[in-house]
Amino acid sequence: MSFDYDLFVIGGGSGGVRAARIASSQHGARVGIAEESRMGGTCVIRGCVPKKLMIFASTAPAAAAEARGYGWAEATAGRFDWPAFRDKLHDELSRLEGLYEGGLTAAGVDIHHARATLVDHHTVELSTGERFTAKHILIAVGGRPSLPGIPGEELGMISDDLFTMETLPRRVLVVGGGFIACEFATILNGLGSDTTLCYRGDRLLRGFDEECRALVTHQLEDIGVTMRLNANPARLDRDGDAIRVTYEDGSAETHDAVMFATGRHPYTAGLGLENTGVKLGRKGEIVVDRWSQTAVPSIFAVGDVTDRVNLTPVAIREGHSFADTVFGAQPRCVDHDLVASAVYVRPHELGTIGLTEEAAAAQGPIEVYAASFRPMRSLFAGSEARAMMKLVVCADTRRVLGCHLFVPEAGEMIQLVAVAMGMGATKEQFDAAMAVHPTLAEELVTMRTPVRRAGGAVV
Ligand SMILES: Cc1cc2nc3c(=O)[nH]c(=O)nc-3n(C[C@H](O)[C@H](O)[C@H](O)COP(=O)(O)OP(=O)(O)OC[C@H]3O[C@@H](n4cnc5c(N)ncnc54)[C@H](O)[C@@H]3O)c2cc1C
Ligand SMILES: NC(=O)c1ccc[n+]([C@@H]2O[C@H](COP(=O)([O-])OP(=O)(O)OC[C@H]3O[C@@H](n4cnc5c(N)ncnc54)[C@H](O)[C@@H]3O)[C@@H](O)[C@H]2O)c1
Repeated sequence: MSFDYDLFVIGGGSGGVRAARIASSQHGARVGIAEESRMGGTCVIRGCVPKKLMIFASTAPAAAAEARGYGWAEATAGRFDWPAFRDKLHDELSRLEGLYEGGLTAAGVDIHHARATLVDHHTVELSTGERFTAKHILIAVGGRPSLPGIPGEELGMISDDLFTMETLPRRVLVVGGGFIACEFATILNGLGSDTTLCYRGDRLLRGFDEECRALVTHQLEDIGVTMRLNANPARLDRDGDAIRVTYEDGSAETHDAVMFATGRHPYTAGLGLENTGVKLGRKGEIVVDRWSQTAVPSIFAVGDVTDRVNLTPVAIREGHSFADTVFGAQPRCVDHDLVASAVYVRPHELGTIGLTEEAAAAQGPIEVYAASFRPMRSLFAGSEARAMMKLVVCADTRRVLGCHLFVPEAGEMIQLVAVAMGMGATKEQFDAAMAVHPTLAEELVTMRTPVRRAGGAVV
């Protein structure tokens, strides 16, 4: 049977673009890609990139405060011009979008600006009415924000909306306690909005190392975010130009804007999957094997739509591995076990890789090496903010099982720890590295005595 394409990719985000480019340019496949919105997907247009630029923008007042602590008596961040920043941000996103489109075109990929749905195991239909057949189809449609399902929730914003606001809200409520809630509360606070974060649990960032969760929760409070823990909105109502938020406990408050950061779900609705034998999991995610292959041999899926590890570099690696495996005769599958990530909060970031102390202790005997201190730089400037570095070590094999950093630029630091841990480094190999002095990172190779032992027989 002959097909229009060797590969048709649905979704021009992190995973889809990489797979299309590699399959075409490196393995000679005839590739088409459909994108219903803007090329680059969540990361480039509505996620990592604009978020990180807004994090940078939001650090100016803290940088000015630090400068005052170093003798720059008049230092001030001045007035923040949101429309000017926002317009510049969107120029940059358009530039990146153009680079993504250009990269695909240069790789020989046919770009279709349309929504695609599945007709059968080898056929897609575009919103333009065109149909294409392909030997293989890759679903890389990503995820969408989930709303809590409360009355009046349509009055609230999602993370996409933050990048296009007309004006900055004077008072804003962020709902949720995950990556997005923490990062956007940091941003809004830094840009000058009176920010409240409400979370239904008692500590933010469920699933992270418990000590780090406590530190992030306190830190957000310390930078001036009003924290409402064990609180959940029950309804939103319009109150003039503002929004009245009524909580489940009956209390109420008024904000100019409410942002929901209550998780994301795989974007599988309306994709025509019922026309195929592709299986979905409990959250609507596409079920794939370790080769990213669905229950239908000709259909593969990568990225957030598979709800494995929902991060850009993971989606990219999955897309690349798929292309190498199916079109390059170089079978590769992605190891999801040791993935580093960072939460971009202020003044310290959280960088993490491997097992939390709690998870490691549940598996066997461990030693915990940790240092908690006030970093020289911020301490001198008059800040009381504490940093923390933790290595979780297997007592038997001596391998470092987890590393959790709550320090400035932790995202940069955890990347390098990921190299060592990926090579199976032991605590003694960390110790053998000569320290770079004076740095924060030197703590990673100078923690000599465990602060506690846990797991196994000790517990
Ligand atoms: C606010 C925010 C901040 C984030 N920050 C980070 C971060 O700092 N670091 C990090 O690693 N990750 C971050 N992420 C997560 C990261 O963005 C995602 O993991 C990543 O983008 C997933 O890539 P993907 O290819 O699976 O999907 P996406 O990038 O979502 O791409 C899917 C694409 O498919 C298109 N599409 C969907 N359905 C169809 C269809 N039927 N036809 C045609 N096109 C379709 C969509 O328009 C979209 O462009 C963040 C996410 C958000 C929301
Ligand atoms: N720095 C980064 O790498 C980064 C940044 C942003 C997003 N991401 C990725 O995007 C994913 C999505 O982020 P997220 O923050 O939306 O999701 P999340 O799963 O991290 O957090 C969702 C939060 O919403 C809360 N919640 C869920 N349903 C609720 C309800 N009905 N009422 C009240 N609260 C509710 C949860 O308790 C949780 O705290 C992350 O898991 C991550 O993979 C990564």
